[in-house]
Amino acid sequence: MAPTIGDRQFTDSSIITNFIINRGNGVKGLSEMGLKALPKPYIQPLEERLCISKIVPQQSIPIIDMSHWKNPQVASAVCDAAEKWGFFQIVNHDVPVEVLDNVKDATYRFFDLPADQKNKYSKENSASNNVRFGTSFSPEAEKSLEWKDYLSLFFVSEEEASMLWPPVCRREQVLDYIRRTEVVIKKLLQMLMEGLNVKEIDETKRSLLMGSIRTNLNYYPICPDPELTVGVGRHSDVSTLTILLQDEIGGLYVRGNQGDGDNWIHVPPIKGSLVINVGDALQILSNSRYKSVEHRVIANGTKNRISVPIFVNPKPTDIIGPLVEVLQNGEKPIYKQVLYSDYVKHFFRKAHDGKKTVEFAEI
Ligand SMILES: COc1cc(/C=C/C(=O)SCCNC(=O)CCNC(=O)[C@H](O)C(C)(C)COP(=O)(O)OP(=O)(O)OC[C@H]2O[C@@H](n3cnc4c(N)ncnc43)[C@H](O)[C@@H]2OP(=O)(O)O)ccc1O
Ligand SMILES: O=C(O)CCC(=O)C(=O)O
Ligand SMILES: [Fe+2]
Repeated sequence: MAPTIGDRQFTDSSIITNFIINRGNGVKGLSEMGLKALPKPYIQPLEERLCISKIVPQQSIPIIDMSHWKNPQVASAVCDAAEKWGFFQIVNHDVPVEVLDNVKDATYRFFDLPADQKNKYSKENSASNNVRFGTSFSPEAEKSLEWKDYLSLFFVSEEEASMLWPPVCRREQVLDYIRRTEVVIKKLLQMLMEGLNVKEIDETKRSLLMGSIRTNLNYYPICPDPELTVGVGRHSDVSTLTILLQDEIGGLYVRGNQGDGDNWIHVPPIKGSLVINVGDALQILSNSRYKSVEHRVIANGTKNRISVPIFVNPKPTDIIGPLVEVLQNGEKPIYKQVLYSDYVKHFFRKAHDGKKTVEFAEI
């Protein structure tokens, strides 16, 4: 029998929408009802589920030791990974484990709030567009929902964060994570720009590369039938770089670069590491030298999972296109000049659809 809320059965999607989206219970609220079956709106079409035969267990994305980051071999490993994989993990990056643990605690604290408290930050109720609690990715546009809740925090200033971000997620600890990570971001961007023959990151380039920061706190609750759904569907990020902190549960998969490319590689959790990936904005700026690669998250049947990506982006008002340094040897531009906020709006307006977003910027 289908699970119920009150005397209503959980079969019809308007009840789901009301309970999960409008009343702020999220998919966490659904999970905590102890459902025995996955509600229909979460059942993904077969082609969007991750079939075990497509997982390549013997492969791994590069793991780069940042302790001697000034060593040219580190820069070469970073540029190589950005070209070939679009994804890598870094260890010995100088962001203390306590800072990482604190932001994980802050994430749990927020998602442990009662629904009505979290719902104060929903799209309809939030005091600002810069703070948003939501579920799935783009529920209005999706045919099947994704098994994830999130809190999205667009960083404008420390003052605004102190005023608007939920106090319970310990603003100072989230801000500390951003501050400490920024140092690593700058090092990585410097290496990646040198690899493109960009000698100096001036103010214009700084804005294009790291003009805005968005942090998401992601919560993937226990799922009654993980094989039928997804935590996050196939997508590439629209950032320049994403820095992702994941917990010890696992479940993130990256599209591999072998054969026809229909193979997926698990990103194993490594205590203290950060996962780095190239986003669409850097793919566009580098005229496809660096690749934003599709990734997805599977749901888990026995454990709750959290992750905390920091999306490092151009400023919304920046125009992005291939950098002049990349084209100076006569290379043909693959992308036109686009307003970054138009690009992001295009991404959010539709369901996850793999690498299709970048077509918006293609010539
Ligand atoms: C949620 O699950 C996700 C998320 C992701 C994210 C991956 C990334 O790479 S995020 C990095 C995106 N870049 C930036 O945020 C920096 C630049 N920012 C901007 O350009 C603007 O701030 C803006 C994001 C375009 C919003 O501008 P604004 O003028 O406020 O526009 P709106 O009309 O309010 O919003 C447009 C459209 O987007 C939806 N939206 C806005 N913010 C979010 C958000 N944080 N999460 C989800 N959706 C958002 C908003 O609802 C509007 O849609 P409508 O349908 O209502 O028109 C990767 C994977 C995931 O699973
Ligand atoms: O949770 C994860 O491991 C990845 C999440 C993700 O891809 C995203 O938020 O863009
Ligand atoms: Fe992502």
